[in-house]
Amino acid sequence: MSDGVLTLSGIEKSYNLGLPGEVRVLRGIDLSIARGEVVALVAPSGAGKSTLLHIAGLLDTADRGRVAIEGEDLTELSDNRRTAARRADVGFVYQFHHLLPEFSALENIVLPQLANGVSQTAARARAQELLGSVGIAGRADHRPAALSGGEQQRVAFCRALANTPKLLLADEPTGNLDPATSDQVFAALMTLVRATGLSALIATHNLELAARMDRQIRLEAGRLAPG
Ligand SMILES: Nc1ncnc2c1ncn2[C@@H]1O[C@H](COP(=O)(O)OP(=O)(O)OP(=O)(O)O)[C@@H](O)[C@H]1O
Repeated sequence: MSDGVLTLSGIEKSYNLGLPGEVRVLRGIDLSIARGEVVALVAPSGAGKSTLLHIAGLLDTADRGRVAIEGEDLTELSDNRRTAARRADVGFVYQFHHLLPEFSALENIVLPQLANGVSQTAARARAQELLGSVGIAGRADHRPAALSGGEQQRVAFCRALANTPKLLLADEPTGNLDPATSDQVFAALMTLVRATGLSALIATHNLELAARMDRQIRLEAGRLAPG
């Protein structure tokens, strides 16, 4: 395995494996993402990008192939150890924010840190700092319903980065926003990612956003090709 932050080798995944109607979604995926590299994953709908992100982020397992983060092979871990590795190493952002509605913006960023053993005081300080870095320090006490769509996604970015992951995985992180807001929110995400030196794999249909990342790859017919 190379020493990329994320290394996928020979990843294959089918649904209904061996049954009539088997869908071969991933047919041998090799990918290495270097430290600090931001990679755009461009794929037609249904091409398997969510499946790929879930396998890379240890939310799902491949039928074949290996997943390593910072050179550590995580393929054979037990479910408990995989969950622990995911919590420590990977931040996720989705198209919809998935913030907890009964908690404030700040609390949504504090909670994953408490689950990771961080003290309440340190977690609140980090959450406030993260909110400031995406330009919404003044929204800390608002619940998600009282935030705009763009603000909700900014909070979701902060939550994903709360536990200083090694890798950020994002599935259409601005896909739910109008073009102008999408542009601003993407810029906020890139500022945050660059400031932390994080590596990221970001799925998008938006070719303008893809062009602003370090490298583009296309997922087609279960295989990756340069963008
Ligand atoms: N649990 C499942 N069981 C059976 N088939 C599945 C399952 N999950 C996904 N699929 C199929 O695998 C293929 C890839 O799905 P996936 O969600 O990874 O695509 P995607 O590229 O993320 O699509 P979109 O951009 O529309 O979200 C699709 O044909 C889908 O129907």
